[in-house]
Amino acid sequence: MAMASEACALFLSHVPRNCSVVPPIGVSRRFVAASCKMRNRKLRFLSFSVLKRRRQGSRAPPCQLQLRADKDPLFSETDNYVDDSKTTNGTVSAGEDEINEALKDEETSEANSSPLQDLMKMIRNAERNILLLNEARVKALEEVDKVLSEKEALQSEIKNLEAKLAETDSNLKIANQSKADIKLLESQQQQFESQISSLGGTGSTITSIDSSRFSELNALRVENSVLKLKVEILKEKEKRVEILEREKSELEASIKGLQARAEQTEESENKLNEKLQQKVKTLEEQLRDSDMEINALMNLYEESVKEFQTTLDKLKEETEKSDRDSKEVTWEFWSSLSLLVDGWLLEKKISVADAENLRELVFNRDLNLRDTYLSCKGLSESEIIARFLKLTLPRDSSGLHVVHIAAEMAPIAKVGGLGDVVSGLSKALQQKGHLVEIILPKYDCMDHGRIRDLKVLDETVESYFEGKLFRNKIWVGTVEGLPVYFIEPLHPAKYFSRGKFYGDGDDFRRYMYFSRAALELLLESKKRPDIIHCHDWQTAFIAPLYWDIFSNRGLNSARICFTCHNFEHQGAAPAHDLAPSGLDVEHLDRPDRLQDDSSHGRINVVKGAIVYSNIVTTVSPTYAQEVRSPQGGRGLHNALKTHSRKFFGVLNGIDTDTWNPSTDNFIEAQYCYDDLQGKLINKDYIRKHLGLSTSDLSQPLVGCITRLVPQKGVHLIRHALYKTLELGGQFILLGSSPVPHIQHEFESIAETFKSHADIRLILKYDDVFSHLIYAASDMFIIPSIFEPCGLTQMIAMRYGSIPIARKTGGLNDSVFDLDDNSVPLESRNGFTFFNADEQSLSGAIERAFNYYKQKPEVWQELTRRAMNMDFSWESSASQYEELYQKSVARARSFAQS
Ligand SMILES: Nc1ncnc2c1ncn2[C@@H]1O[C@H](COP(=O)(O)OP(=O)(O)O)[C@@H](O)[C@H]1O
Repeated sequence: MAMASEACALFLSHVPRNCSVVPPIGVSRRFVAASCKMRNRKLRFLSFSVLKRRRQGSRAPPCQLQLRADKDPLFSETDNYVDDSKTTNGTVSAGEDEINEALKDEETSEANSSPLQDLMKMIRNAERNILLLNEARVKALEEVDKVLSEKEALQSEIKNLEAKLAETDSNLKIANQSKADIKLLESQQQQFESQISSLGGTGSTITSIDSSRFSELNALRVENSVLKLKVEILKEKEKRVEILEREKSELEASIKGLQARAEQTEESENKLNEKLQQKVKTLEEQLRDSDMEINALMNLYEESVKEFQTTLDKLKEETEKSDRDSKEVTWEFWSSLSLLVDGWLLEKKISVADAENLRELVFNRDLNLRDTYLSCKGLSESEIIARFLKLTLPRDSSGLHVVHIAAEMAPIAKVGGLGDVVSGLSKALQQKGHLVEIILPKYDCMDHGRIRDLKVLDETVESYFEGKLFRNKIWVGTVEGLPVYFIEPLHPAKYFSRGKFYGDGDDFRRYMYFSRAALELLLESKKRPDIIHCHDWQTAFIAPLYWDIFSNRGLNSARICFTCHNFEHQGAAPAHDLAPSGLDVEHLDRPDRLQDDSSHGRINVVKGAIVYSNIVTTVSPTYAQEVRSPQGGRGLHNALKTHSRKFFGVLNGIDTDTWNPSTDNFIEAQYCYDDLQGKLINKDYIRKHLGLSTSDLSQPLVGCITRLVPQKGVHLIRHALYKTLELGGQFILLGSSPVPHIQHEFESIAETFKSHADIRLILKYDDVFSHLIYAASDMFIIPSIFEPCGLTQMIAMRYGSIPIARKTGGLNDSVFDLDDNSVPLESRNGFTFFNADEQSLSGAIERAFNYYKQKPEVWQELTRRAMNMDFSWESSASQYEELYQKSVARARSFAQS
């Protein structure tokens, strides 16, 4: 209990007033709240719901202190508040009661949180040690200061004395000189005196001394008295010399004493210094030790924080997954039931009528059916069927039954945008309440790991080809919650077991076979779809096959929708190549049917789909206009003009679940438009990962992900690479080419730059890596010569990578230039250029670089705007829904009349 209280005090001492907090690990919110009251502190807790909401957009560890400004609107909305108005009048004992109550909670949780409390205790001890060590260090330094100032005083005293000594020495010298003078004068005096006395001894004859001798004598006397005076003075001086000598010896003695003292002081100072150094050393060692201890503790703490974070992340992920699963389970569940019913029918375990009734229940997601199924656990198949059949009642449904027949589906069999569209549109339609199914070839090279509950049905389905019947294995499974049928032809050519999706010389035959087998499956399983939606030339055979053969055999409930994703590929072949499908070549090889408009004697299956379908779409409004010209339509412009009333351009969307930077598990750090920190982490990560220079995080990174085919403007892509280098940016290309000379050209560029600090070319298809490039790049190059829709610009924008795109096709419908004043500002999301030449591309790249480098705030705004653009399937799926419904309604009213 005491430990928790200390931990809380320590925690509170670190938290500024008026801040919002998450309590430290092992300390309950209630306890912190009570402690706040005790300390008259005003604290706010960051509620877990808010924490969770914030965590969705950031990677800040939720167990660290979360300090937020009070003005944060999220706080006022949901946070718990410790109201200090209640505590100001409250007594301490009232606060203690609350603490005791909180401590009871604490005690109960102590067993769970003791390692954390130990950790807190260890950190506290370490902090106390540091404090003590610092105090000792300060004291020691003060002592050293004192001794040093004493030493300075002594040294100045010694200096004074030495000056005095020098003065005395010079005085002594003068005195000694005076002494010598005295002695000389004394000897002169004696000399004079003896002269005088010798003169005085002859008195009787004095009178005889002439006046000149007297005056000489007088002069001598005067001189004598002067000398006496001088002697006196000198004697006086001698006395002074003696005094001085005494003084000198005294001074010398005191100097010696001082010197001895100084030596002593120096010695003791040295000793003290040594001691101090020793002490400092010990202190430093102790400090180092405690630093190490603290570091170890911090590491431990960080590790436990990380562990906690991981657990939390896992929990979050699991919660999200279970949320997703529960959503998916719904789809998964109904898809599985649908497959179960179809399996029973194909295995002839139920009648066609029963299958239709059951399908109706599945279609309407009948709760009775669900509950019956859930209660059937452990029952035999025949018992389950019996229970199901009890539920069969005819029902009405407003939803549509849509079957997509395609060559690709993301993520299991994707080569380009077609795969994305099939799954994205199907998911969106499913979510709108329609029954959506997909039929795909069973490729040996598809990503089987992403198919749930894949199983083969007991029965095979036969299909006609080249005058014979071939059996087909039918596999069923769910992909992203969608029911999918996979056709595996038991044909000796092993059509879909080639280790690749496309590129064998017999692609025309393979997909013709598949189109017919798909319709055989629908016929055999007695399905009655409202819409059969086929895509691109690979399944364009469906339209003539349906109306010329299958509608006469009973598969006649559907309207055919054909979407051309790219008019460059039209499935043109010599007319007789169509014969194996069972279609009447002669009947179809006519200008108003399948005959190719550019070369007679050849048929064109895309033209056939335009003629035979009820709805024809392409993937963007601009492309729908472009293909009405001879060049854009690659010779199909007339057919499109003839059938223009059923021809529409619907802009594709992207699967916003798959392409979502805030949930994407393939990227290094997740992020969202209002917190772009993660984007920088991804940038740094990819540069390290690819061995590019990481010295300047603000160096712009340009990405490009594409099939390297002429349509994509390969020469402009190459130019963009060199231009980026010239402008001081970095460039990453992910792409591969089915065209050998283009592949070779890019291989040699890749080789040239293989160790370059700013350029990297990855010449392969890599879905996972593509996510990282979208997330890491600042700009994205799409210089297509033509682009039916293009998905990469939409994905790039969703990840905050600004597109630099040529104004063509779908790019023209989705990228709007930042400098284009004719477009509302809120729609401007990139940089565009019109002419497909290097100069125009350079201009766009230069403008992008200028904004990036010189107007970072405009760039930030642009990034956020691009990330907020709605490229979801929602509106596109609604357009398809409307087209389907209108077509179905027309057919019904026609049938009734
Ligand atoms: N080398 C590659 N590795 C991974 N994904 C790629 C590669 N090349 C293209 N893609 C993906 O294929 C799709 C391309 O779609 P789109 O822009 O419509 O072009 P297209 O369908 O003409 O190839 C995008 O999802 C893009 O990320």
